[in-house]
Amino acid sequence: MNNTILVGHHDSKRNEILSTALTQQAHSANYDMLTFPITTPHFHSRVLSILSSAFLNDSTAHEALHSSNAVPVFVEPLTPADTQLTPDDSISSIIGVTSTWIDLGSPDPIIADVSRQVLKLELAYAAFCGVSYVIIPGPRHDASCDIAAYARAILDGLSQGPYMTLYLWMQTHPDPVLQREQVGDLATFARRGYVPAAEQSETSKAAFQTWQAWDAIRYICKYSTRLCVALSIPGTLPPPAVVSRWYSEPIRILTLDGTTFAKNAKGYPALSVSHQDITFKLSKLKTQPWLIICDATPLPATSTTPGKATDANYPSLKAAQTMPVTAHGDPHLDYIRHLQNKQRSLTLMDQFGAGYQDYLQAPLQPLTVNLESVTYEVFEKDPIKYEWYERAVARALHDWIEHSKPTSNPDGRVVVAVVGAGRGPLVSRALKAAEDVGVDIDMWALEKNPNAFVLLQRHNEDKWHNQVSLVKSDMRTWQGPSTNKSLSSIPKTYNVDPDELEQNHSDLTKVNSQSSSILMPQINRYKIDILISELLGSFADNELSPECLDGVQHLLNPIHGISIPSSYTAHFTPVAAPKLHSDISLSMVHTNPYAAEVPYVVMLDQVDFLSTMAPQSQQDSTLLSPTKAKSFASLFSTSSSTRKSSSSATSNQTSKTKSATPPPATPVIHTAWSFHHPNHQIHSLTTTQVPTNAHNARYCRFAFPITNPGTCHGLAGYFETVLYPGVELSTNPLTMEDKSAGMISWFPIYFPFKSPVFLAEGAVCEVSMWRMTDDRKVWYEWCMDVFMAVADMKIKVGCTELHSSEKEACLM
Ligand SMILES: C[S@@+](CC[C@H](N)C(=O)[O-])C[C@H]1O[C@@H](n2cnc3c(N)ncnc32)[C@H](O)[C@@H]1O
Repeated sequence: MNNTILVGHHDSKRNEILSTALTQQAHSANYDMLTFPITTPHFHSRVLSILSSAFLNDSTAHEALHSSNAVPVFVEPLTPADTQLTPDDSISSIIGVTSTWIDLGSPDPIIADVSRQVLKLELAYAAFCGVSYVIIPGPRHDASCDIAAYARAILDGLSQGPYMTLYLWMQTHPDPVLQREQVGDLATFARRGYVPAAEQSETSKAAFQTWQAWDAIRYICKYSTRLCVALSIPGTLPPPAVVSRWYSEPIRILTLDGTTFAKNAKGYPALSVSHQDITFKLSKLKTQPWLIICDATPLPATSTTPGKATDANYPSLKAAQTMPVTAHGDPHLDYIRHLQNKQRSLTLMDQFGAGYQDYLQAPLQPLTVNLESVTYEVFEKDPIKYEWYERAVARALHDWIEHSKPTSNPDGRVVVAVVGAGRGPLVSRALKAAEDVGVDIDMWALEKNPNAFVLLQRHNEDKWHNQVSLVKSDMRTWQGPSTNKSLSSIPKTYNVDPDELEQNHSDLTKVNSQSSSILMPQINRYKIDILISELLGSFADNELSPECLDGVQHLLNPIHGISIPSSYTAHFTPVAAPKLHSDISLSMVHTNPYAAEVPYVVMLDQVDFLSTMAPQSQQDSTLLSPTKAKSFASLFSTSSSTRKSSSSATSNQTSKTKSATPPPATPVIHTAWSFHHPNHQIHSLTTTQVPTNAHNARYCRFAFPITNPGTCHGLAGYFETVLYPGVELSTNPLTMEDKSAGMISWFPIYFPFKSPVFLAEGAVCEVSMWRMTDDRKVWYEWCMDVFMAVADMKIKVGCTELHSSEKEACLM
């Protein structure tokens, strides 16, 4: 963890008076904050007596029974005896807690309405006092709970304090240990006529029950950024799929009940390895949640005399984050601090991506926009990409010799061109590969960015000993390498049988003369043997690599020419991404009306894969088994192979079994389409001769089985590329570890949905995706249909509209 984790103290029976002395007591005990009930037991008694007199009054009860709209019971505003809160210095160190005895989702309209009034009074008063953070107990976990009514009350609550953040206190899954009934719970007063018979819910549904409740509430609350989750980590952990789902949610507080701690050999409280893993995975989120220890150790009394509040003894929650931490003697707290110190250091990707998690960026358009030096500098930090390119060039040169291919330059050097050279890192790598393999190359570097071209010229003088022929041009209008020497000299070939030499030479002269015939008399043009480019975007072709390479392909030796990369593929899968959805729909659409219909480059962090195949070892009998999901998926005509690379997925799982937490399920990620270079469908044509770009349009439709309920906010996209056979790069989670572990150059791409789509357990969603072009520009379109199998019939149960990024298309 990068920052000191903020730890709070919660005592559900707290009955001290709220004062600066109490908050100082918490700080002296090394806590950063403490929770405090907004109202007192006096208020609870008052509400109970209002309620019982209402229930004793037959006519009121009768009226309520026959009209759910009635407001028969009125809770009078708070009195001084009803609350301890006062707007003083202690307020900035507390998190308010609303009454745990109310039942906002009660099936009994009187109980629900009284609860709603209680919540409203408490939030309004807390907001008045300046409380910034309030925890509200989540809905009850029984089938009778009216989630819509609960959510409506929370929506009302949000309007009580515009600067207040509300944390719904949710359990990861229904946990009987944590669902303790208290004396005076309003739920127990619900009249029998309103309470339906208890339903036995399937365990598979139960595992996601609390998440589904949260999902419904935040939907009604319109994904408000002031509505977050305080997640209670239970003693018995839920299945990994449930943990993974919660990870994608706005968890700002983690609560650990005293009962969740076990005792170690020396009798000190400790967490199981699985609990440690989950706690610290969650605490590595970009917005680090606070951790609250509940009902564990009482606050130790302090000898410090309360004095005037200063920044030092009453730091704000923000200031506390940067303050040094010292052990104090509260065993639970000391244990948490000890764990924190033990945390392993950040990976390179963690360091590189720090601050970028879930940050939506417009994809680069290097074809139409000239990149800044700092952008190239970021690319060049990649420890893998350039290494792999060097390897690919070395192998290509090696094979050139092995296969005795003639060189396009008559002086015998293999002609190598980097097109789109940027600041030149691939040029340096190509020169290095040639030196290592021992092959003479005729090195060309082309770049259309005039600013980057200045650096290329400088590097040529300083680093490359003027060995490189530089060209400032768009690759699509380049006429190719040239010399003012005659092309008739016999080219140098390696490993060649003298008998073949004659034939090779006549082939090459033919090839070169085709292009030289149209040129100025003194300039002789010749072909490129190895064409190197790096024009790939997060979805492979989204920075128009196919269009650019089509435009330069006519310069490639048509017989032996090699393109590095030789091919690339785009991949996608549906994801839950509530943060991205709220960022786009609540803020970005205000500055860009098309914001909900454009793809974004984003380091996906708080997202969850919705279509997964659970590894056999972790299959929970409570969840729909993959076999079942697969056989159901076979009902759908478009479903094809469910996974790109089973071998890599398996190796992924093996590497993770060492962890105490079971590995996450493997996502189903389909290959949308591919591009190959050189493209033999378009024969040696220059751009002006290519009549249309239609050959670069693509379409696909894939089925994704849904094993657990979820809400889909969009599609996550990745790419893979074969630079040269055996040398591959990948951002696809299924293959990246095997193909290019540690590569940091590309974040995934995200195709948003304007409106979230609920996917029921056992559904299959079919996604259609298009790469569109009108010969001037390229854009993407995407949509989703959701189906359920009912009596062996495929019934459509949901869909998205067709999304199109045409308005923000990439210009060719
Ligand atoms: C992603 S950058 C890669 C730069 C460099 N090769 C590297 O790997 O660090 C792509 C480069 O290609 C250049 N580029 C894109 N389209 C081009 C075109 N049609 N003609 C020439 N250069 C182009 C851009 O200006 C940019 O410098």
